[in-house]
Amino acid sequence: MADLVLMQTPLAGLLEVERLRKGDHRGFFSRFFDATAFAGAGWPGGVAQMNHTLTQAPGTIRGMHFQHRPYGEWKYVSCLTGEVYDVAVDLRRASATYGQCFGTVLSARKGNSLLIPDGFAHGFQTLEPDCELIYLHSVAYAPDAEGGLDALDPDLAIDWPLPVAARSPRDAALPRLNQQTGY
Ligand SMILES: Cc1cn([C@H]2C[C@H](O)[C@@H](COP(=O)(O)OP(=O)(O)O[C@H]3O[C@@H](C)C(=O)[C@@H](O)[C@H]3O)O2)c(=O)[nH]c1=O
Repeated sequence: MADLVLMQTPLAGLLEVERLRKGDHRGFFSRFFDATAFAGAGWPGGVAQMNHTLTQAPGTIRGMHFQHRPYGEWKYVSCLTGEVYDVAVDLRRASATYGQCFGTVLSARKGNSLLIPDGFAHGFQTLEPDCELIYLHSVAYAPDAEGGLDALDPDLAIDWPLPVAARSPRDAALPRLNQQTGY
């Protein structure tokens, strides 16, 4: 039986991953990252950084974030405590799905993740208090290459499940899709 099930989303290259659990009376075992399987899906090289966030209030939005080339990165995003609505936006101008979004609920209970290629912006909204996310990144954080999109851009029309409870000042000032350069 496979340990990880990679499922194609409507956006080419963007995958939802189900982390299968082998349970017994103690709890469960599950594989979290598989270099061979992910390389087959396009993940370049190893894991440069692994980051952990806590977001306290339900309705909080973080994102939409990406890194400009040549620091473009793949991300593997998982929610290990709580539940979030996780969204990726296709920024690849040559893509048939440029400007389109895909969103799914990531949760500790579902044991799923989003595998996000270079060329996508990423963000999420917390659906419960005290959500903890783990990110694996293919490229190290490059502050000068930080890019972002307004998560409330009407052109994106992301269907956030809850009223917006909080955003960072930086996120609230991010440009709209039609103001982006690159990709
Ligand atoms: C992303 C990042 C931030 N920081 C610093 C910058 C700042 O002082 C503090 C908080 O940063 P931010 O507000 O950007 O954190 P946050 O909004 O949680 O950023 C994250 O958002 C989600 C949606 C993603 O997709 C992630 O890749 C990442 O960009 O941490 C690092 O030191 N290393 C990092 O890799």
